[in-house]
Amino acid sequence: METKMKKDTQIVSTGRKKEYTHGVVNPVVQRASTIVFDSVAQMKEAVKNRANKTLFYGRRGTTTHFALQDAITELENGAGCALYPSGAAAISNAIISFVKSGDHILMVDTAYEPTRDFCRVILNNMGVETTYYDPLIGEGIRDLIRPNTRLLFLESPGSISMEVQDVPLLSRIAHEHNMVVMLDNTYGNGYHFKPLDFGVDISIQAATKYIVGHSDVMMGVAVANEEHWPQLRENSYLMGQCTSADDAYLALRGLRTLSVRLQQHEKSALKIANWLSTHPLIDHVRHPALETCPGHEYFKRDFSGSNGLFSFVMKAGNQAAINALLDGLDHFKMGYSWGGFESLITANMGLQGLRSATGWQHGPIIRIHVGLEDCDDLLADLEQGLQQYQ
Ligand SMILES: Cc1ncc(COP(=O)(O)O)c(CNNC(=O)CNC(=O)c2ccccc2[N+](=O)[O-])c1O
Repeated sequence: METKMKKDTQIVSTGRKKEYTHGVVNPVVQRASTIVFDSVAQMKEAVKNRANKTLFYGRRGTTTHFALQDAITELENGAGCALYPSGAAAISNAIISFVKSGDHILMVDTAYEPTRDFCRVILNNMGVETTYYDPLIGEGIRDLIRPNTRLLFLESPGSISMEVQDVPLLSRIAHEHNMVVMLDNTYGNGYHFKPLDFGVDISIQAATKYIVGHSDVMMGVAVANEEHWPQLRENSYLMGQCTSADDAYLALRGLRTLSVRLQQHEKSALKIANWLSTHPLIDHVRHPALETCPGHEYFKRDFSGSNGLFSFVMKAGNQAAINALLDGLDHFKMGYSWGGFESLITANMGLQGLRSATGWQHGPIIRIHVGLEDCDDLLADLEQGLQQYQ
């Protein structure tokens, strides 16, 4: 009897059915719009099974996509995985797959900024109302639920300010009110956090980040449980969502080294986070594994590890000081992303403009992604950069 394999064996073994690999290690890159059939009977069979990993038409995917879908579904312990051209597309299409005009949704206040923009513009124009909630609201979420509240959206840890949420509690309360629960799991990436194991119905990731791991593919994934998979799959298909076979291949290739990359990211980030915690210019560090991060207790309870992303809050400072810090760094580059092999840094004078339910009572916040460079080089880079922070 086959014993349940451990996570590292799973990410090496998953998505490698012979029908995908044709006898080699990796799946073939099967690029297609048109699939051709030898008989009417064969075409009818394909139509019947078009939603079940059968070659039918490019938009439904090819064996390269099927291999990635199998892998991410297994990684997230779900029933099925939908693929999208970006993380933002995964978020927007997952939400649109489950709401209609007149509905109300609850969105975590620490959501990724373009998620907030999607709610403000697209959902609002569709007649779907959004209420933002404190990521650490707990039982208080009950007070925000209305008869037409259809969906609860979480992002844990939250973008930039890194609050970790009590996912099982919020999911349980949402299900008491027949709501769909979705979570942006780009940080937990299915390896260190499996939202469906904690009551979430749909786990969404910007595969652009850690799954791909090399800053060279844009992709989103959404994994649903049995109950919600058919609706997510069919509505995302109706929205025309698909990705290239080449990108699917690169994402699956990235997945194979996810564990070893995460180990290096985590080790260096923890060393740097602990060093920053003692720096005289810094008020506190928001690394989920540190007690100074809001929701740290939920990280300890629910996550199996951390990665290279965290933030730290300065005691004081202005834009000139931030510019001097960021412009003076050699290894931490400025860029809108994270999860690749490179170190990155972004800064916000404050988060007032990005928070409507919680505000921001601190000074400037710096978010870094600690890459795979030598940690001593990264520490030295930050030390000399912080010396410019006047
Ligand atoms: C948690 C989370 N969830 C979804 C996405 C979107 O993924 P995508 O980039 O593949 O669409 C992301 C993308 N991450 N990007 C960043 O963190 C840096 N960029 C931004 O924060 C940002 C802010 C304002 C406007 C635009 C951007 N941007 O990413 O382009 C994410 O962090």
